[in-house]
Amino acid sequence: MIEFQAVTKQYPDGTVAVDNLDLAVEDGGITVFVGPSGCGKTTSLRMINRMIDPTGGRILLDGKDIRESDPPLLRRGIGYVIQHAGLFPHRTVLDNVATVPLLTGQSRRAARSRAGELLELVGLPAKLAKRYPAQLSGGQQQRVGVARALAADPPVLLMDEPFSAVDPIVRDDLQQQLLRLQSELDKTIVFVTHDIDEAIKLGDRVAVFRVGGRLAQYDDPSALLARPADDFVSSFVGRDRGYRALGFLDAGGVPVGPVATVRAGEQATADQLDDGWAVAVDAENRPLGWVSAELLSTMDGSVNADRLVSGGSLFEVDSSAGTTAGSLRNALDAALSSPSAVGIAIDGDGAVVGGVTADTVLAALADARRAGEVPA
Ligand SMILES: Nc1ncnc2c1ncn2[C@@H]1O[C@H](COP(=O)(O)OP(=O)(O)OP(=O)(O)O)[C@@H](O)[C@H]1O
Repeated sequence: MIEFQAVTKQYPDGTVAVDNLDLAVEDGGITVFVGPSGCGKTTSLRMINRMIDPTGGRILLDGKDIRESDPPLLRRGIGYVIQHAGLFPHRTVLDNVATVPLLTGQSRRAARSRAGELLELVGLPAKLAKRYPAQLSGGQQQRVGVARALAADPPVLLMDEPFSAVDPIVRDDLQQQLLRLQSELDKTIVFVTHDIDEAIKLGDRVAVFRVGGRLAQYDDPSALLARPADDFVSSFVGRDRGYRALGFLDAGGVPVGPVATVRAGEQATADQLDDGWAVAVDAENRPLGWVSAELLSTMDGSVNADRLVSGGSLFEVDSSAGTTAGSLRNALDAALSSPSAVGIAIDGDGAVVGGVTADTVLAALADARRAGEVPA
């Protein structure tokens, strides 16, 4: 556990970057520091590995005041990832990652073999290991940065805006990968971002800072959306928070009803449609798009896979367990984005298992509220 106890940092020019911060970072989760520019997130993060020392209060790591630890030794147990990956430009990708195991006394061979494993772990193709950082994309460089930070197998990982410099699609990929890595490695991760959506997606706990280095709220993401502590947090959390909060509610209570399906390439008639619509599926029952009565009438009786109306988002249910894997937000979005107003539910193999309407999702939400499952 990392504990900030009344921690203050005043820079020599008088700027108070962090003001009397009390906060406990639990082991084995992702804790996100989020807030507007200049609110003291980076200063708070860097005080954990003593790149910056507080001017007041203390920080305990597993109960021990970090001022009693020698900074280089302390940092061996604390990985650090920054925005532009901070790689050594004149060393290959493999040698960048092997640096830390070498420093800790491993042989070159062992260090390189460990580096190879780590590159695989972060999803970097082996053929890139011999390249130099400048020969990689921004997203690939960030993966190397994560691999290097993990090289000494530190229990704690500090990440300062690691994904801010890459485009949204790559960022989404890196975020998913971090969640996957964390579920395998169970590190204690402190992650700094100014992006509230990133904070909500990644954080087990989210600390919202306000300018002046004060903590505005420290909560789990669903509580932050449902119960912002004040107007500042409410406006920082942003629009549509009621809808976004649905992302934290399990859609297990939503009844999945039948949906009409027709097979692509096969004959179909209007009476196979339900309310004028059917989902066209492939041989494995996976959805390809929608057929309307009007469209079918122009298709010579056979379902033409090239002429379907594209579908909306899909909503995954775990049919083996009989429960849903998605959230109420996934279910509602599937219904709202569907051309037929029926959201398609699929199983883990991507096969159609049924449909939901917005009304059934909202009725399930009302039931969950009555049952006290939704935070008031
Ligand atoms: N070395 C320094 N000397 C003086 N003031 C500093 C120094 N480093 C940071 N600051 C100031 O401390 C405050 C907090 O900075 P910090 O970098 O911790 O904020 P941040 O929330 O991480 O911001 P950003 O999201 O813009 O990176 C800011 O007002 C900043 O200008």
